[in-house]
Amino acid sequence: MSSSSSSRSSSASSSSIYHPDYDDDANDLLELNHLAAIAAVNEAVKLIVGDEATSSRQTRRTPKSRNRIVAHEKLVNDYFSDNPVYDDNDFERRFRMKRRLFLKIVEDLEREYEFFRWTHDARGVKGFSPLQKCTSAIRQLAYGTAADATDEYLQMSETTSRECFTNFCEGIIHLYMRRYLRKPTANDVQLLFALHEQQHGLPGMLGSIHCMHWDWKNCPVAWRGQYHRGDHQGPTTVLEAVASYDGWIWHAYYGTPGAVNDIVVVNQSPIFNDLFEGKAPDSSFSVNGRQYKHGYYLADGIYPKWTTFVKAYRYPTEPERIAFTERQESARKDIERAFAMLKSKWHIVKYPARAWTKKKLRYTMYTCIILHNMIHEDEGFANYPFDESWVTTDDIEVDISEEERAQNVNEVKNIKVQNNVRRGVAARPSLKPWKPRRGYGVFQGVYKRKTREAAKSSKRGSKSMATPMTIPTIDLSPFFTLGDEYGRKKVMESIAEASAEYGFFQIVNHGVPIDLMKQAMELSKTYFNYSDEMKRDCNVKLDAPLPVPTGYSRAPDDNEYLVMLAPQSPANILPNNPPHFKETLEHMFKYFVKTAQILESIINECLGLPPDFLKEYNNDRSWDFMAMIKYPPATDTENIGNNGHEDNNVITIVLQEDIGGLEVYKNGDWIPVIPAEGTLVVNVSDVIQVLSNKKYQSVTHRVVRPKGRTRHSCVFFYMLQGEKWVEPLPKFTQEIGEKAKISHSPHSSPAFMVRKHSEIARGKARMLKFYFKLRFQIVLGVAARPRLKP
Ligand SMILES: O=C(O)CCC(=O)C(=O)O
Ligand SMILES: [Fe+2]
Repeated sequence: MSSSSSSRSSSASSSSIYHPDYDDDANDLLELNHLAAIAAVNEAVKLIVGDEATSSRQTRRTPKSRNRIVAHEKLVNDYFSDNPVYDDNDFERRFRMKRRLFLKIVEDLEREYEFFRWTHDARGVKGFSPLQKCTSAIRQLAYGTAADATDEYLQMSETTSRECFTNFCEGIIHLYMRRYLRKPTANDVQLLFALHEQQHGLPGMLGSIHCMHWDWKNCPVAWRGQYHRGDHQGPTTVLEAVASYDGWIWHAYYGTPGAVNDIVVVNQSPIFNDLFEGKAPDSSFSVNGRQYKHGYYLADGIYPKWTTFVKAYRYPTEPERIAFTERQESARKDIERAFAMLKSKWHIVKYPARAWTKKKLRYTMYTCIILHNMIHEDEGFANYPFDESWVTTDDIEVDISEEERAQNVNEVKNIKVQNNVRRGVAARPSLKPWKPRRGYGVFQGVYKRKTREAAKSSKRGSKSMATPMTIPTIDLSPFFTLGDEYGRKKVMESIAEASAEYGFFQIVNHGVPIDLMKQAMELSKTYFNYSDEMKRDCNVKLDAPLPVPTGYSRAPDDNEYLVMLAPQSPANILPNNPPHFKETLEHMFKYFVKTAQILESIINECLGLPPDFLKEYNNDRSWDFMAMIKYPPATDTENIGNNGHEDNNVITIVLQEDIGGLEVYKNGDWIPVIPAEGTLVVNVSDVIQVLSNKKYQSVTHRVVRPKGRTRHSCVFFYMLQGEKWVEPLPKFTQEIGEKAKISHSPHSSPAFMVRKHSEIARGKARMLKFYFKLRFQIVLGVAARPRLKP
């Protein structure tokens, strides 16, 4: 078996394993010198006392006849076979993650590292399997046990277990740090702002910062002084971290000697380096009409008064300061909870560290944090889309002058601005009285309980108890990557959960080019700004055929629409100006159809319908339509752009402008759908709700018009041809002994835009004509099987 340093495959070894900010070469050098000195002294002592410890007699060991193959088979039989001895709950408890995630990690490590491949040794004997090696490492992290604790079970010696551990940590850091311990991207910043505004009522909040100490049992004697502080039993090392409400750890700076306080740590840490170098993503925000340049972290009293920290008032007396302090102090618990989660998952960082070197401690700590975030994402507690190809601040090289840098530093360390931010936030009218949100404060309970609850509730067929707080964003890239089965499975699970829970989700990496989306919005703005006279050229014709009048119209509420059917439709009335507008819209339309078809096939599989059932059933694309919409700004008395409604089609895809405005109704609250560049909003609509007998929901949503700004959106309605009858599929009714919850066709719902015109009666009559035929097929289950080949 090869050693850790030589085992990495060439692709893996070419890039640095460490994030530059976390590299600590100087310290390593010191450490090496230190160890070399110890070794030299030991050698000298041996020479002087004539110790025989180095003689061959003592180093030769009687080989133990361990049976690796039997151990591998037992491991597979216990956890990884089709019918394992231990169920999913046991697996999750002992491996700290779901089987699917563990298998993905094993697969990735095996692909990237020679060490994890299943090879033969020099004698031709088969070595340990990748599953054994990763299991050994995970057990050491999870239980904090000694390397030889699993010898009997895995038949693995202490030395090999250590090797597994080291290689596992290296692998995790190398493969996943870029994504799972990244600095927030521009997208993340907006999501964090929205999350914290919603959960804590604190605009501009990026997270909470704090330090955690990790006892170091085997700290070399020479270092004990600098690592030992009076309020701790023995030497410790410090982790400085930032976490958001959902427990995701956004920043981790580890390795400072325990004797120092948080101020020293923050001064050494690279947390604000990107801000100083002027390459951090824009995190400006406004509160009470005032604009601030940098988002902030909640911190406790010891932190310096910088713009980027917001602390509680020390002795608040005025009601608004009391209210703010209460809110700040309880919101700051986010980071304490994250530390608690980290320690309860990875006992290795809960118990005193036994490693001798700082490098090993660092590897361990960063591995635990990366795994923590991976598990968090895998289980749906945090949802921050990321694409490996995205440029992060680490990829950006800057060349700024000393003066510019000094100016940036001064901006961050500006006490006056810090006080203003705090005052501004404290003075917000919504801050009084303090009203905790549902679920707030029991987050940790929810965190722990959610998976079990979700498992139970899916058995009951009812809704999950946990109330997550934002519309999830789902990365569709696995559907554009050949062979990413794991990714696809995860996407499907997320879509299934979001469709059942909210009826809404957002998608990224959906295949619609971002530039095309931007261009469509820009041209649409230009078009709607034309004079009424110019726009009148494309006025809707009221005698238009189904499903909807095409062309330009202005509603009584002053909303303006430009509606089109599929590009080849003769009914389309599209403007010739601005140039390229028509072609851009036609392009968008085609892309939206493709995206909707991918989503439809995913939903088909999520619902467990026969392969291609929805594709065959909904095989007529002549009713699909797209609307470019302009909403005028809110007035003093009216800010509703589109009243609460459900869509009566199959799937709706919305591209909304960066100001947002779309809101989803859930449990008495309107949840804003936060826009982010490149993101599309998706909702499953009435047809899916009826077919699935409300397993997936067509949820009420509305558009709120912003004050002082016009809002534009582009909405694509993926339709069911109007003559098709829709009713709950037998799979969701008689086959499981449930009654149909909806008996009518969604096409008779008055909620939908197209219902405004006079075609309802005609459409209904046609629907009835086909009703008996299709209903007959559905009842017989004929329609539940694909009959036509594409
Ligand atoms: O404009 C939007 O963002 C959404 C509009 C909408 O929900 C609809 O037209 O059905
Ligand atoms: Fe809608």
